[in-house]
Amino acid sequence: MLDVRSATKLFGQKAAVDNVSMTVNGPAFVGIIGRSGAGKSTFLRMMNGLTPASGGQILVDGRDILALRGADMRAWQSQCAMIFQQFNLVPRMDVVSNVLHGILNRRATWSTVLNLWPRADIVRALEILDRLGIAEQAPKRAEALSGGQQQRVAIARALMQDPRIILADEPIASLDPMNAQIVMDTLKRINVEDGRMVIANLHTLDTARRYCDRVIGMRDGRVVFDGVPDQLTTNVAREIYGADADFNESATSTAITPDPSPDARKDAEYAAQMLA
Ligand SMILES: Nc1ncnc2c1ncn2[C@@H]1O[C@H](COP(=O)(O)OP(=O)(O)OP(=O)(O)O)[C@@H](O)[C@H]1O
Repeated sequence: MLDVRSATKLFGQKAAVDNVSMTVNGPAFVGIIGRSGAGKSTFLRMMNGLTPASGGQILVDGRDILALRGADMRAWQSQCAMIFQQFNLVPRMDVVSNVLHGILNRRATWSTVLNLWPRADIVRALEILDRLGIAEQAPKRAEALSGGQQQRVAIARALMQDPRIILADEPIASLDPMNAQIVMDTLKRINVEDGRMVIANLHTLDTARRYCDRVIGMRDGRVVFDGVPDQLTTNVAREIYGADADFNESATSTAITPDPSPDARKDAEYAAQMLA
C-alpha cells in the first residue's frame, strides 16, 4: 500500500531526508526513531505534503503523492491526518469545535466563520470524543484541558477526517508518562480496531518496542535500521543514535511512576480500561 522510493529532501546542500526507501503493506504501526535532526519530522511532513520533496516517490496504492498539486493534494491530506507534539489546537475554542476543524476543508468558508456545523457532524464529533474517553470535555475550551486530554482531542480531530493514515510527530514528547501511555494506547487502538496505518516519530525506545509492529531507525537522513521491535537491541539503538558506550536506555524511558493527583488517578483508571 505504501511504497517509498528514494524520497529525498534537501535544505540547501544538506540532505535532511536522504534516499529513504521502504514499503509498508497493510495497516501497520510503524515507529521512526533517531536522534534530533535525523530527519524524522521532515520525512513525515513530506508524506502529507507539508514539505515538498526534492526527489523520489511516495506511492500510495501506486499513486505518487509527491506529485500531487492543488485539489488532489488537499484530498490526499484529508486521508493522511497529522498529529503534532504541541497538539496544535485552537486554545480558546471549545473542544467539539476543535474536533470539527478536522473537516474544515470540506466546508464552505461562511459556515465555518459562523461556526455552523450540520447536526450529523456534531454528533459524529461527540461520538469520537466519547470513544476516546473525553466526551465530558466537549464544551470546555481546549486550553482548559490537560496535555494528555488535548492530545486526545487532536487525535479526535484527526479521526474526524476518517483518514487512512495517521502521522504522529513525537505525539507524547510533551506528556508525562501516564498521559503518554494513554495517548499511545489510543493510537494503538485506532490502528488495531479501525485498520488505519499509524506512522509515529518516537523519542523513547521503550515506547517503540511496546507499541510498534515495525521500527525504522534514521540517522543523518538515512534509514539505518528497519526491523521488528525484538531486533532493536541496545547495541542497535546505540548505532542508530550514534551514541557511545555510556548510552543509557533508561534515560529515554516513559515508564509510569505513581502520581497521587485525582486527575492522574482518573487517567490511570482510563488507561487500565483501555489496556483491558
Ligand atoms: N525548514 C528547514 N530549513 C532548513 N533546514 C531544516 C528545515 N527543517 C529541518 N531542517 C534540517 O533538517 C534536518 C532534519 O530535521 P528534522 O526536524 O526532520 O529532524 P528530526 O529527526 O525530526 O529532529 P527533531 O527530533 O529534533 O525534530 C536537521 O538538520 C534540520 O536542521
